[in-house]
Amino acid sequence: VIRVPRNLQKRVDTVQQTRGKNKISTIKAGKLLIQSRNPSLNQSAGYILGKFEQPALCSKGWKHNKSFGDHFTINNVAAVAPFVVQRDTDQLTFQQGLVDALHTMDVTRPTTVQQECIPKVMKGHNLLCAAETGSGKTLGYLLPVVHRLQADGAREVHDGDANTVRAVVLVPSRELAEQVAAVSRTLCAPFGFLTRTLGGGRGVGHIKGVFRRNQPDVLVATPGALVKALRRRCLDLSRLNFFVVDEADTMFDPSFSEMLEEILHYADISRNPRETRGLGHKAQLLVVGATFPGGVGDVLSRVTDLGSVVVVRSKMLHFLMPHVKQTFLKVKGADKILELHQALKRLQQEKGGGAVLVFCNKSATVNWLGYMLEEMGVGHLRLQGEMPAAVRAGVFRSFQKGTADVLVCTDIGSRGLDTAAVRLVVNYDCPESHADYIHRAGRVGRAGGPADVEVLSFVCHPWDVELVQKIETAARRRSCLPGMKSVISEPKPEEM
Ligand SMILES: Nc1ncnc2c1ncn2[C@@H]1O[C@H](COP(=O)(O)OP(=O)(O)OP(=O)(O)O)[C@@H](O)[C@H]1O
Repeated sequence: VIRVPRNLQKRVDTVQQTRGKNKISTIKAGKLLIQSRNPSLNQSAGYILGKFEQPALCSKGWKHNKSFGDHFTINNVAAVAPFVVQRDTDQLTFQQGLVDALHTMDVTRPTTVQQECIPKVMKGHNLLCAAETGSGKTLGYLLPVVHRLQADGAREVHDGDANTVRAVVLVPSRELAEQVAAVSRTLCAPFGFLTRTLGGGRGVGHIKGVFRRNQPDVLVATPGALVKALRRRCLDLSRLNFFVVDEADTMFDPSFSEMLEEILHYADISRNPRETRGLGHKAQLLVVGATFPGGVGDVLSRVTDLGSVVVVRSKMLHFLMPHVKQTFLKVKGADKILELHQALKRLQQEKGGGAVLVFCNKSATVNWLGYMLEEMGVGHLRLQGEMPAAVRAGVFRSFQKGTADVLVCTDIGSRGLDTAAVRLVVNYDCPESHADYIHRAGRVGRAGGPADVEVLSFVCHPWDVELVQKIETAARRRSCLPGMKSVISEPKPEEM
């Protein structure tokens, strides 16, 4: 018989009881991260899944027809966006003119992305910035660009050569070009620098007109139009200071990447910060995006030394936004229009209205849905890539000005457009990829935008379900969306 001393036995009992208690207390009651129609599938915001634990998914049976009507919500568990700086940290130093311009834009404190990027650009590094949607990347590159142009002296490059510009920002759409140019004009105004846009679809006469008189200091262009301008020798990039590629995932996509490479070969990209200063200087390359496809490194390695590219990657890149409520609804195709109407009504009743973006996968759906909304008496605007340039021009601007509360669009409206007033994003058609979901959802929850915003996605087809399951798994695991983890480190630009 082995006797256990009474004291030791007591300690063993106490430890067992305490361990048992600890185990139970890891599941905290309170706010729910996942709220399901079936309460047994709810997940508390305080519950952390074990590494090898398989989450039970609300969307598990959604390929089956019986699941129509089912729904679940990923709740907003953070009050503010991860890129908002809460404490007063070291302020960035700019010329007074820039500080005043920022005040007119209600910008008083940099976001985390701006804090990281701006000093690196000012030091002359080539930069690859990968940060979540709405985190203020545009100011992150425009501020140091204008600061440097000012420091180098007004219009110095135009003295001898009529065709040169000092900074080029390349963006995938005309709407985005107008938007970036508007920010650039605000920043450039105190120094008298000129910003112009160069967009496609308007013929050679328009392109020549952009460069006829008063060369711009900052040119915001779409790739097709810029290639035409370069081939016709309307402008010369040999004395460029900055070459910015915004919305990198679209620009490095195979549909654009050949054009991009051709354009980059017209510019002389620096291989180290020293080359960006003085006579015969080379251009600094800034590549910016919220999602990054593979192949970025391939193209970059052909125009610069990858080792010279500093990588800024935000912590929450490719994660679901913790401050935005995201609901998924399994619904029959024929019922989507009714659900949309309900959602618009709810927004009006519960929050007093607000701007809404409705995303469709095809231009034809945008047109059809537009007619249906018209029949229902819902005022709206439409934006899709197959519209004639003249009809498309200004649609997004008038939505931003508040001409109509609802904009029905294709993914053309999902990349980069600043929709600060939008309170609800509806994925009328489920997006085709993770990247599309991130960009569409990223139209809400932006820096300086309203809190209490929402994304509503209609899930209709069996092939939509896989994407939803991956999004739900990522939310439950609090991990980034699968398949997007390593894309910006392949092949590796080294951090400096
Ligand atoms: N420091 C700041 N403080 C407050 N608001 C800011 C700040 N920086 C930018 N903003 C505002 O945040 C909004 C989003 O900025 P921006 O469009 O640059 O985001 P982004 O990171 O480029 O997003 P996307 O990936 O969708 O293109 C804009 O309305 C901008 O004016």
